[in-house]
Amino acid sequence: MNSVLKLEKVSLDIKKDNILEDISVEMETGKIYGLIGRNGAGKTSILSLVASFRKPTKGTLTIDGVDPYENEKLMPKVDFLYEVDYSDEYDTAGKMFRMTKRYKVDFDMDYALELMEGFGAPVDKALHKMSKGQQAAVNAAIGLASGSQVTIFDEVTNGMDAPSREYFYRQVLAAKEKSSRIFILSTHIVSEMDYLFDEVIIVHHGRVTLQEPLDVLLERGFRVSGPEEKVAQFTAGKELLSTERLGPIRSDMVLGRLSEAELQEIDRLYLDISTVKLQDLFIRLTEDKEGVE
Ligand SMILES: Nc1ncnc2c1ncn2[C@@H]1O[C@H](COP(=O)(O)OP(=O)(O)OP(=O)(O)O)[C@@H](O)[C@H]1O
Repeated sequence: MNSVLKLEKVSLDIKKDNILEDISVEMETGKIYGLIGRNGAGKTSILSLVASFRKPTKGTLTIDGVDPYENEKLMPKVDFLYEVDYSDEYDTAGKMFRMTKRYKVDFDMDYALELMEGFGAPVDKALHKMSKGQQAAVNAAIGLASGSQVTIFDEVTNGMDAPSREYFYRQVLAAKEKSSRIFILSTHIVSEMDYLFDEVIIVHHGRVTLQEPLDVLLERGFRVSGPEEKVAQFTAGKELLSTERLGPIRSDMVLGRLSEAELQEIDRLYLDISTVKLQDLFIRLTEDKEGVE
């Protein structure tokens, strides 16, 4: 089933603090959304609204036009997975999966067990005895196997080693292909996950400053490389994000879109052109100085 998750002019106050202001985003089935922002930007606060842990102070949040808050039918269709303190959890992963299956009919037990095997994490060990990475694998497996309409992973790979993270990313992509779901991945470490995102949502100081398809966002900048003098000549007067040098070769990262005339100049100067990385743009777009919108 196709779904649309909409936040319209949403604000959140906690006591006297204004945590989120005027958030409007739209997400749809079949896509992975990267929710990125610096520490304290408001990512988890937005996600806690989507998961109905909190209610917006102002504005509306709907899934297919219906407010999920305290809605018994809709709430089980949203999963919010985050790093949990399992130090007092004596149940095993297997037992947690069985409990999850009871209130989530779509939970795929075989897939959950396959995932645990893929992560190399035990299903018959009490959670408090598991390592951080193994506990993270349990959360990841619950989210992936839930089959929920909206699945949120908030820094869920914390504690996982590199092969487990890589395995998780592949499974998220496979799950997206297999079924109609909305995945939201929240992180401030974007360098590893960027290729997963269909769309990127940047949160900065409690506001959503950008929602764009990844390919469109990456066109906001470019990297130009070649002999020092020629690169310097080409980028003079342009907004530079960074400059790197390797021997006689200089590589400048530039903010802005290339015009036809600039492309011709690049050809004429025999310079190399390539795309920028999301991580680099993210750093620039969340700097606290006069910047791009
Ligand atoms: N219960 C609360 N009471 C008061 N302020 C809060 C509460 N929870 C969060 N905040 C504040 O709201 C802001 C956003 O926090 P949030 O946890 O949403 O950020 P985040 O983007 O998820 O950060 P991080 O990447 O560090 O996890 C922060 O300034 C935080 O201090």
